[in-house]
Amino acid sequence: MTSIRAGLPRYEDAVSRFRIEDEIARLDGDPATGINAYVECCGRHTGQDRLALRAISAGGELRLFSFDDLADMSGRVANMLKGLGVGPGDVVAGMLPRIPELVALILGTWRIGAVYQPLFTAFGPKAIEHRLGYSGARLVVTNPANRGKLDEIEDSPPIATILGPNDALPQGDIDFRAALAAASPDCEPVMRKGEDLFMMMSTSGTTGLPKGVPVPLSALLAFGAYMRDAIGLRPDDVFWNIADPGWAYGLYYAITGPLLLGIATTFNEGAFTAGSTYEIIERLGVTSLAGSPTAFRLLLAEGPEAAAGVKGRLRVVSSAGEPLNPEVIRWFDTHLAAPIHDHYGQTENGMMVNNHHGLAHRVRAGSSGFAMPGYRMVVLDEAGNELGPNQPGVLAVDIANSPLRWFDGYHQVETPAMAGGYYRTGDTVEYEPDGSVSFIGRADDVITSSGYRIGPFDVESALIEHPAVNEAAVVGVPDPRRTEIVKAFVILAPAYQGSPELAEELAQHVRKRLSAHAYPREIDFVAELPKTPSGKIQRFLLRKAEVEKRKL
Ligand SMILES: CC(=O)SCCNC(=O)CCNC(=O)[C@H](O)C(C)(C)COP(=O)(O)OP(=O)(O)OC[C@H]1O[C@@H](n2cnc3c(N)ncnc32)[C@H](O)[C@@H]1OP(=O)(O)O
Repeated sequence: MTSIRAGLPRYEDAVSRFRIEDEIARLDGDPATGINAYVECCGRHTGQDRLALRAISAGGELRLFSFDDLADMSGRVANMLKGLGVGPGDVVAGMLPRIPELVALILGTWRIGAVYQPLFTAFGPKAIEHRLGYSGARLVVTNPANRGKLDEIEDSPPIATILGPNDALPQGDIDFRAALAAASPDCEPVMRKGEDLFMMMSTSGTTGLPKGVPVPLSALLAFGAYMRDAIGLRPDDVFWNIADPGWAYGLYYAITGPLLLGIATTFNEGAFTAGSTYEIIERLGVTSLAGSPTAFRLLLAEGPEAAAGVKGRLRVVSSAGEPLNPEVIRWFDTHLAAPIHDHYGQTENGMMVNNHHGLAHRVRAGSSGFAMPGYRMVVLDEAGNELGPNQPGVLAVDIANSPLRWFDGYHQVETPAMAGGYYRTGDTVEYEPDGSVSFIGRADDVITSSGYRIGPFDVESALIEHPAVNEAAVVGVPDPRRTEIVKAFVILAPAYQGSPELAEELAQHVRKRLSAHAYPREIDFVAELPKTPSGKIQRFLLRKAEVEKRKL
């Protein structure tokens, strides 16, 4: 039967360049000669005067950091952590913007064999409390802009704060900069095994709160493969992935991936705007850009004149998080002279199906690409049978035949998606006879907005915390800019009347409590919600009605 890699070079040819089996043997070997993520992403690239990070501050100042600089900074972080009693396997959380200290924190955490947990800076106390709760983090590192949110959570771990020149140290906090200045830069890395964790991510589901996604060190192989084969990263590239490292695509492929290959990455601390993006591409001479379709649609919305200055500069552009519209592909070709390729992945397992820049194959508009070498991807029907071309079903990883697969189930939560020898992604696709995948949609109620994955249950629970809300149902509705936006249907408590002011108040409540990116941009006040006889809200009916309404 045709498989989802028919269009790629033979698996053996594609992977021989980095000898997967040898690498896996190394990762599973003796802990004494095992693996350390700091060594892979920094230690082995030192002493060569190699650039590791171009960091543009919120004020526009560019600072350059070599791998030696990061080795020094991360050694100090590692010694600070050791001094606090943090050891191998312990979790250290970071809630920081895109600043150099973030990379030092991550590398320093890995250096002592500890596990890094990202907390997106837009999160409110509810989202933070849940994540710190299940990870059992031993320390959280943050800055004054985010520090206040930690006062609103119960049982916060100790806090280290990175102070600006005019900031006072909150009582009880560790002064991060002072601690680093006092610490030694020398720290012997703690070697681990491939199965040991080095990141604790989180992902949103339909029915419950976000779940922890443990990431073992063996995932480094898959991250490296994505950078080489899909992004097609070359030593002469100037690489910029604009995704925030508070999420998987940013942490895996804006920090870990390029550094793993010994190639510099780029941080822009400032908020995303089309103007600043063009300015940075020109200023740094960016040749390889990665981001989400929402960001690319915002570039397009600025018009061709804004793009003219950087036309022909970008060698390759990589897109992830949402399906890429053919219109964006055509526009990038015409106005930026840049090939933009759609890549598909998840927090669980990272990127898996790509239109690879680094492997020669045909790219069909509207396709998510081919299975990455190291993965056998299949399409399953509801009974778990593998389907052939042009038959819609759930995209899944064939576990036994995917040596780069690393996701083994959620943290302390049952993982039905792993049953029967497959990991089911929850995304509905079909594949063409040439083996390329066409994305159809989510098989469940998870919302994809601006490349973020948002769990409806999470938003509903934040809404019902408000005294005006008796019941809430949350769905994703189509949106030309953000793919989907969050829409809430709310049954009010008897004493309340629906009004635009109340809708705004509820939106702001979710923004502040849960996250600035996950709030409902539309709210309808309703008298009842569609339910099954057992009382379960039928979100699909609400979504279907919204889709129909928007077609009119
Ligand atoms: C395997 C994978 O992981 S795949 C991909 C993972 N997903 C991603 O990487 C996400 C990609 N998306 C993005 O990077 C952004 O959405 C962009 C750059 C495309 C567009 O950014 P923006 O439109 O500026 O805002 P964004 O969508 O991030 O945020 C939504 C809201 O949250 C706010 N927000 C975002 N970050 C923060 C923050 N750190 N603090 C406070 N508010 C914030 C924004 O101001 C915005 O508010 P608004 O609705 O009033 O405008």
